[in-house]
Order: sequence, then C-alpha cells, then structure tokens
Amino acid sequence: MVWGARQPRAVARRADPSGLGRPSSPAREMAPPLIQPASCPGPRLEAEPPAELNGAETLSGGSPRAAAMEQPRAAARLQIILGHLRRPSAGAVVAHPTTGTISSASFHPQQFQYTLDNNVLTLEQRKFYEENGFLVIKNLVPDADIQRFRNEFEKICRKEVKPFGLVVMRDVTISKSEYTPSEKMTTKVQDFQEDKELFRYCTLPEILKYVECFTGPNIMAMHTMLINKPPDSGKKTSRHPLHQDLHYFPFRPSNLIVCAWTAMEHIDRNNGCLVVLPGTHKGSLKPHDYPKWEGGVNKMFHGIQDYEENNARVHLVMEKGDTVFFHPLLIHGSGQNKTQGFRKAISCHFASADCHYIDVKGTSQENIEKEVVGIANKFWGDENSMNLKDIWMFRARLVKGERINL
Ligand SMILES: CC(C)CC(=O)SCCNC(=O)CCNC(=O)[C@H](O)C(C)(C)COP(=O)(O)OP(=O)(O)OC[C@H]1O[C@@H](n2cnc3c(N)ncnc32)[C@H](O)[C@@H]1OP(=O)(O)O
Ligand SMILES: O=C(O)CCC(=O)C(=O)O
Repeated sequence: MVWGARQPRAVARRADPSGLGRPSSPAREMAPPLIQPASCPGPRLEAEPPAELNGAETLSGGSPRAAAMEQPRAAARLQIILGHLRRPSAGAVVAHPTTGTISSASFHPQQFQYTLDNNVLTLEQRKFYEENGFLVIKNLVPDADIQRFRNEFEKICRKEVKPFGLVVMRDVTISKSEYTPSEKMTTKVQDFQEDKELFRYCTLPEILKYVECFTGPNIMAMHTMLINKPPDSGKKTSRHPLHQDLHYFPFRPSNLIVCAWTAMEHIDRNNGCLVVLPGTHKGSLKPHDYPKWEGGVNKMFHGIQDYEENNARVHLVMEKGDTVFFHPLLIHGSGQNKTQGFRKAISCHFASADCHYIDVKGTSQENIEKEVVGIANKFWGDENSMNLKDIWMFRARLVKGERINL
C-alpha cells in the first residue's frame, strides 16, 4: 500500500496563506494532548435506539507494490509530482439550486463559524450545518457518473487497471485467505488520486460547488475512498466504529475540512448506512483506539472510547446520488451490512489549501501516526523514512484554485 512519499517542500509548499474571510479566528488549532478533557456538547435531533457500529477494512491487492517495483522510487515520485504540477485546476463552478430537507436552528449569520457565505447554501442549510455538523444534498451526483465509478471499481477489482498509489483493502475476516481479484474480496479502495476515472468524483462541479461553502475557493482533495461494504460474515466486522475523521488528519484548522460522501445505491440501516451524532462537531477531538470487538477489527479502524452514550443518533438513509457533507469532528460510523449485496459509497475529504500541517507528536493522534508511518515505511523501505506530513503531501491534489500550504 502507499500512504505516501516524500515530496520536495520547495515544490509543494508556498508561504503566506491567504485569508478566507471566515468570521471565526483562523488561529492555529493544535492537536489535542494525549490526555484531554472529555467534552461532548450536542444538540438533539431525532433520538433513535443505538446503532450497532463497527468497522470494515482492508488489504492491499498488491498493485502499488507492483507499480513501485516497476520503477525506481525516486523516478516514480518525481513523475507524480510533475503530474500534479501540470494538472489544471477543476475550473469554475456553476451554481445550481439546491434540494434537500432542512431543519432550522436559532443562528444569525454573524455567528456562523462552520460555513462560508457564497450564495450556494440557503440560510436554512447553513443553520443546519452550523448546528448539526452535516448536510445531505439529495440527488447531487448523476446516475451516469455513478455508473462510471462502478465500472472503474470493477475493473480495479479484476486488476484490469492498477492505479499508482491505490490501496486495495479486504475485510479482516478474509485478510489471511488467498487473494482472488474480485469485487467480493475488495472491501474498499483508498487513495485513488492517480485514477483518472475515479478521481473525476473529486472534480465534479456539483460536488465542488458545495465543498467551497466549507473550504473556500482553494480546494485540495486530501483523501479518497470507494467503500464496498461487504455482507457481514456474522462477526460484525463490516461495522465502522464511531470515530472522528480528524483523528487521521495532521492538518488544521478543522473548520476548513469537509467530507463529501455519496451513496452509489439505496443505503439504509439494513445494508449499513452512515450514522451520525449531530452537533458533536462542536466538541473536541477525542482519543481513539481499536474497539474491543470479539469478532475482530479491521486495521486502522479506530473508534472513540468514551463518547456520550446518550447523544442522539441519526441514521442517514440515502438514495443513489445523495451526498452528505460533514465536518471532520462529527462523530460518525456505519452499521453492519445485513444484506447479501455489497454496499457502495464514494467519498473524498477536501481541505482548504490554506490549511497547514501540524505535528501530532505528544497528542492523541500519535497512535495513528505510528501505524500509518509504520506501514508506509514497510512499503517504501525504511531508508526513505517518511513522516505523516510527507505521506499526506504525496496524496493531496489540488482540484480548484491555488495550492498554498498543503
Ligand atoms: C478518514 C478515514 C481515513 C477514515 C477511515 O477510513 S478509517 C480506516 C482507515 N483504514 C485504512 O486506511 C486501512 C488501510 N489499509 C491498509 O493500509 C492495508 O490494507 C493493510 C491493512 C496494511 C494491509 O496491507 P497489505 O499490503 O495488504 O499487506 P498484507 O497483505 O501483507 O497484510 C499485512 C498484514 O495485515 C493483515 N491485514 C490485512 N488486512 C487487514 C485488515 N483489514 N485488518 C486487519 N489486518 C489486516 C494481514 O493479514 C497481514 O497480517 P500478517 O500476515 O502480517 O500477520
Ligand atoms: O462508508 C462507511 O461505511 C463509513 C465510512 C466512514 O465513516 C469513514 O470512512 O470515515
């Protein structure tokens, strides 16, 4: 697998991040210390019975490794970097009217700190995101695009295409069985930034139009996934534990990061929909670690150890093309897939190019850094000894505007 590689700093970074005009102070946001106070504010939406949550996960199908062996490492990296520099940004975004049912809260525009005023979100939509930390836009991605993502995913599973840097993962319950290239053995593909067809998702005007409401105009695609949640084997390993995505990210500020997650088919509690804890984006980053599940846990599926049990949970039932945008501190996860089908969703975490990297040493993120760097070094060789920032710089790609810090 490839979590990343070193990129020359002179190429990838620029000084002087521009202001985004965000009302809240862009003061440096630090990673939380290892021991931190548990704080969990949170509004209430509809209270539902607790969802069963947990993880699904991965195993490399070997394509990055194969690719890496085909060419010297330094040349491969240079090729990627030059590719990034040549790539144009995604271009102008046309505004469309929005759809979606919104509930309101008692905010005034001057109090907004999680959304930007660019005439895309309605006032009600902004209020909803400010209050809840997520926003579902119905029917955002056209069927034709979803079909193309599906086709490409199937080609990857059959190994007809082997995108550079892609991580192919399989569920922990089959992680030690012999690998046969098929959709049934592929739980997730991650880091598809070099796959032209899948990466189209991150450049879709429909998506970027909304992303800009959270990140501002300079947009980086930081982390990409197509999740193929498998039918649960009975061990409940298809669950994704409740977590905050910021745990994985060594960049800040969190308010300039947003995830877009698009259902590729009808998704409900039966096949493992997303479950979110509304309002938890207003809390802090909490310590994460592996949940103690009897049936096993997928690699790197860390969960929050001490979330507020009484916090309301909302299950996001979505149709094909519906897209949820959510804040990286929002506590979320997904339940087990009780059907025989493979539940598909495609997602990208976007960040403002004005964000900056942080050092997570001495913070609660140190455990995930250790795992990620350990795997990257195993793959690329210790002599390259990458740190978390190098890894993220490797996979980050500009999709709109100007590459500034990240
Ligand atoms: C915001 C966002 C990041 C939120 C999330 O998505 S959280 C989850 C993030 N998860 C990940 O990023 C997982 C990344 N996965 C990977 O990096 C890879 O699939 C690996 C788990 C490292 C496996 O890499 P691979 O190249 O396939 O290496 P190998 O086949 O040689 O396996 C190495 C050892 O790992 C084991 N393994 C593979 N898949 C899993 C799994 N799903 N769960 C637990 N263990 C697993 C495998 O059995 C092998 O173990 P040993 O033979 O060394 O004992
Ligand atoms: O798609 C899912 O089931 C969960 C995805 C998720 O929570 C994540 O990757 O952060």
